[in-house]
Amino acid sequence: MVLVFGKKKKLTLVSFSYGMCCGGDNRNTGPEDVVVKVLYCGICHTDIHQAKNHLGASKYPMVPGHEVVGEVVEVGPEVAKYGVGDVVGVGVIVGCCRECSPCKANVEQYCNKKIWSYNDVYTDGRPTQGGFASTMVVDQKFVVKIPAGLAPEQAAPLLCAGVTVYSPLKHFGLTTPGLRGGILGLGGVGHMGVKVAKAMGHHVTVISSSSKKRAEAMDHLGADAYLVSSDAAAMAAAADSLDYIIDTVPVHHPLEPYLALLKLDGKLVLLGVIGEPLSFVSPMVMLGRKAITGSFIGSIDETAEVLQFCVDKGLTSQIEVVKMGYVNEALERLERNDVRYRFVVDVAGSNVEAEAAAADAASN
Ligand SMILES: NC(=O)C1=CN([C@@H]2O[C@H](COP(=O)(O)OP(=O)(O)OC[C@H]3O[C@@H](n4cnc5c(N)ncnc54)[C@H](OP(=O)(O)O)[C@@H]3O)[C@@H](O)[C@H]2O)C=CC1
Ligand SMILES: O=C/C=C/c1ccc(O)c(O)c1
Ligand SMILES: [Zn+2]
Ligand SMILES: [Zn+2]
Repeated sequence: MVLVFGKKKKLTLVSFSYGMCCGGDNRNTGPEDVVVKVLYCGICHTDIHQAKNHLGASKYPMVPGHEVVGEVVEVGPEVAKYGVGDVVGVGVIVGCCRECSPCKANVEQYCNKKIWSYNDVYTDGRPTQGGFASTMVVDQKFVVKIPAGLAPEQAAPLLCAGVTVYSPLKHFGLTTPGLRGGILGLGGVGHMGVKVAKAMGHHVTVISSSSKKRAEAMDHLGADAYLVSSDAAAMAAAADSLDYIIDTVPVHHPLEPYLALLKLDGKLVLLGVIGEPLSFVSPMVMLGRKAITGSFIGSIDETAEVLQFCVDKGLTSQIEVVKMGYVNEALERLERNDVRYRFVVDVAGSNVEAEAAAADAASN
């Protein structure tokens, strides 16, 4: 059973028998492959970008989903790290060349030949399919073990959102306690940003488009300050105060109001996927030796690290667990900024046949 985006840009439930799914729809299990029965899959804003072809490269039909937690049901003969019954995670990348300099440096997410977990083509020429499906077949290199102490639905958002904030904080040397950080855009990635930065001992300011999330950001997520980006007086009062800003906004936005918040040598880390040029005037960066940079998910090693970091620090994601039949509504709610803070689909716990019929009836 898989969920596909068709031409209508709505998810349609497509039924396959289990055998078809493993033997026909998925590739046959190779020597280094792990067959994963999907338990949970988070919904990332990238799934909207991909489903709606915001970047102009979407191919349909598409099976989205890249925050996948599942149970190993079969392994190829050369798989030593995983065994049947293990709970594992799969994220955004399922292949890389293993030879280039990023691959050799274990930052395979920056490999130019990386293979995305969906909307891509695998080495066998078949389309890759993500986690909105009953099973996935994944090379063991791109599988991580979910550590004890982490519930599988809780782990799902860490496989993209969690590692996406953890990786740049580590890479840019932003792990020192006492740093002052800004999280711009309090969604799936942003709320993990608040939690991870707080756990590193930072003073965290949420910068949001409205005051709607103020109370929960301060009281539940543990943010230290909250700025509404349209409040010019509050933004001016916060000028030159932040060491970094993690920018998760998924749409075009001006950079200058946020560059102004950075201290000397402050860093603006762009994470949002925006297919239009962003602009700023050069003195905004020159006069404070500020840096505008970007970061893409994290490596497999960092994914394992952030999972353990969350266990060690007692961090959880804030999620709304939904069934498969709710997935179109969940995508619509995510797009209109109406989720606190990540939807996670209970794939294995969904009565997909019945929910497919109900979803079809509702959309007709
Ligand atoms: N670089 C990478 O490796 C990764 C990039 N991404 C990208 O990061 C971006 C954020 O992803 P994710 O956190 O899942 O998205 P969410 O939709 O969960 O969060 C985005 C947040 O941005 C703010 N926002 C401001 N304007 C808008 C708008 N017009 N529509 C929606 N949100 C708006 C909202 O916060 P508020 O209410 O506080 O203003 C919202 O909660 C996406 O572009 C995604 O593709 C995701 C994962 C990895
Ligand atoms: O959600 C994870 C993927 C992020 C992403 C980053 C950059 C890009 O061009 C994408 O298509 C996706
Ligand atoms: Zn994602
Ligand atoms: Zn490579």
